[in-house]
Amino acid sequence: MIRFAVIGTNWITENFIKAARKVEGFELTAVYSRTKERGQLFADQYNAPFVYTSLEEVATSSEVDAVYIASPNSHHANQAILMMNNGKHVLCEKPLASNTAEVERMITCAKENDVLLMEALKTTFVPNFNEIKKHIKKIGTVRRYVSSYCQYSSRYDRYKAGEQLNTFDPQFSNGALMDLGVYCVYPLVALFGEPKQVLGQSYMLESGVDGEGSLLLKYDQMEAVIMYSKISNSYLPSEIQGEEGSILIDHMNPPKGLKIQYRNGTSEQISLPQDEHSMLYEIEEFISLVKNNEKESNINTYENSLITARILEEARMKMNIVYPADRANKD
Ligand SMILES: NC(=O)C1=CN([C@@H]2O[C@H](COP(=O)(O)OP(=O)(O)OC[C@H]3O[C@@H](n4cnc5c(N)ncnc54)[C@H](OP(=O)(O)O)[C@@H]3O)[C@@H](O)[C@H]2O)C=CC1
Ligand SMILES: O=C1CO[C@H](CO)[C@@H](O)[C@@H]1O
Repeated sequence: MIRFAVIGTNWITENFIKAARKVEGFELTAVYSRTKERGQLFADQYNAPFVYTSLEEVATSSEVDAVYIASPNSHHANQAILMMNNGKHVLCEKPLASNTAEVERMITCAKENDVLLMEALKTTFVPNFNEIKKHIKKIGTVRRYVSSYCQYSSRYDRYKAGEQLNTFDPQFSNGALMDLGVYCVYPLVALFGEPKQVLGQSYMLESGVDGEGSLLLKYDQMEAVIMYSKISNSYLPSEIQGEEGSILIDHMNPPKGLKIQYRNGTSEQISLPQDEHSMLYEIEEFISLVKNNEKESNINTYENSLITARILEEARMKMNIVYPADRANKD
């Protein structure tokens, strides 16, 4: 069994545990929370025997092999590095960190400590992403990747009513690009690698994060158009346009319905049924890597995480979205 601790007690950690319980080899042994009461409540709910309120305790615990990190983005790097320096494998939520320098430090740390580090960006692990890769040659030379993830945040009304919420706070390296745009960027990188140029613009909220934005990325023979928002919904599918046809993708998180629309007028459904607990696939990958003593995923590779971090950072710098974590790197 791989004995997990979880950091963060929000709904995404609950989803993680529900999905992980379907994966052979998963065991929840510890919950970390900043407060004992919250940690205990969470641990009781999910039958975790240990509750820690100190990160050092998690890192040095002999009861823990691996840590799932679902804390605010600005905490990912320091928490992951502390865990890895103490020999723990780390599955870390997206985006892997606040910026490229932090991602580089995390990768170096994983290599130095001979542990596994993997970004929990689930789109690239689900069966339907494999179907995209399998069928993409059918659409001929790809000319455009159009990807959209626009979802009116369940917390936006509270923000507008004056509440200070982590999800709209730059102190935590948050905002629409980091939160949702990354679901469009990472698959682009997994499919097409690093772009030659990144342009972007966004609408900034008063709190100092982007509420929505768009990126335009240039490749040698194609371009990518990416739209993301936490302040409006979009009902448009995403699409990969080729000279012979297009792959239509219903959602980026995760893709469920896929169709090829050919230029000659015919079409083909290519989607597969997927488990409703869509985090299951990334957890299967992580546990299988740990069991096989492998230190890097060949799906969410270090290179993919690094390129994604470079794109997010370059776009942010062009849009003047600067986090405290960026300034800290320059001190
Ligand atoms: N894969 C997916 O589908 C999703 C991924 N995410 C990712 O998960 C991560 C967490 O997101 P989200 O839950 O919205 O984040 P929150 O800001 O709600 O924080 C998550 C947890 O971190 C702890 N926390 C909250 N504030 C602080 C703070 N100031 N300092 C330290 N710890 C804090 C809390 O746990 P406690 O009080 O117990 O310490 C909380 O439950 C992000 O990286 C996000 O991108 C989020 C949603 C979905
Ligand atoms: O990763 C994510 C996907 O879904 C959430 C909302 O539904 C986001 O807020 C989150 O950060």
